[in-house]
Amino acid sequence: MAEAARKQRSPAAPRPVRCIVKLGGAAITNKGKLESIDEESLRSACAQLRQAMSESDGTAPEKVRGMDWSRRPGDPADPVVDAEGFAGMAGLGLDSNFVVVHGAGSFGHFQASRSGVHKGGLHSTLVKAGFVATRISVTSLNQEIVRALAREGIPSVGMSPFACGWSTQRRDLASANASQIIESLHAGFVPVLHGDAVLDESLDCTILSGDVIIRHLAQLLTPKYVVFLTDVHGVYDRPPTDPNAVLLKEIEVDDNGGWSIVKPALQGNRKEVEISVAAHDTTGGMETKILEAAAIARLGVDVYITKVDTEHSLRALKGDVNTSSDDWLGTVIRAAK
Ligand SMILES: Nc1ncnc2c1ncn2[C@@H]1O[C@H](COP(=O)(O)OP(=O)(O)OP(=O)(O)O)[C@@H](O)[C@H]1O
Ligand SMILES: C=C(C)CCOP(=O)(O)O
Repeated sequence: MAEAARKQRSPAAPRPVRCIVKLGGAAITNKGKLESIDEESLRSACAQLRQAMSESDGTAPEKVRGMDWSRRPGDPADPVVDAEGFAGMAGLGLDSNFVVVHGAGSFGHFQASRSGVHKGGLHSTLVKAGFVATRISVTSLNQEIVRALAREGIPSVGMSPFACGWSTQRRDLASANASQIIESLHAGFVPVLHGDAVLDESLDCTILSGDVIIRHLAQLLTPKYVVFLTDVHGVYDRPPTDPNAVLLKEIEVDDNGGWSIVKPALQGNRKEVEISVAAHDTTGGMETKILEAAAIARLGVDVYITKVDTEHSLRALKGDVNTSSDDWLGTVIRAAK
């Protein structure tokens, strides 16, 4: 009985989580090509995550011991399992107290928008089929991301919000027991969650964005910092496809959730940000990200939004961002002092 009750609630986190990171769908997939992973960006993000977690001082080269021991289609031989290498290690040499959440990019959004899963209505067979198709797509991406992290020697475990029983009320999380995430962290694993199709108390079903998951986990786990990796350097005053777009380097959020641009000072003290969202995007794109990032910053947790596979993404993952220096390219969103 006591055990059952313990499992129902979300237990307190055993040690502070260092970082919650979003691997944006725009960053790790090829946006214009259905179900296509940007292998180079994904490999770089995983290698940088390993570097950020590493406990070594960087003077000696580290031997990465891969944890993906499955045979891939086309592999000529059985996978190499470095059992002796692992047995001889005192520990992994990683401060793996990170949570990874990824978006969908060219996985999932297409299936969801074609069938209208984000708008609900499971009585429709099209929506029901779309729900299934969306989950097949995002869970297959999740497995590829878990594999890529495991190849870097990161002890990653995939966790799907739907399968964990998470549900929403008009797209915002209504029920989200995090006990499995917390216990996995406690056991030394890196949970890897993803935006998902879920049941919704008002709409029947909807799409839960990775950005919303990050806000919920930040409220629960109070990490030292949160990083969003995407395909642009950060938040701009207008869509970055506009050649006159200006990168907003620092945004401050007040106690009421209002926000102001601290750096750079825009002409005429402009405050508004113009955003464009791709037609097939079912979760609000950069607009959702800014809203969720502002909610996280209100908790006193700094948020860094930056471009994947750059020196800036590595610094963000290490938490090495100083708003007073100009050599870091990205957007910092933080609580007003
Ligand atoms: N004002 C803006 N500033 C920055 N990016 C913007 C702005 N307006 C539109 N965008 C677009 O937002 C996109 C990034 O948001 P998006 O939600 O697609 O990122 P993601 O989290 O990486 O992907 P996903 O939602 O699939 O996980 C960029 O490709 C950019 O072109
Ligand atoms: C199933 C889908 C489409 C998940 C969307 O998650 P996001 O890309 O983080 O907004």
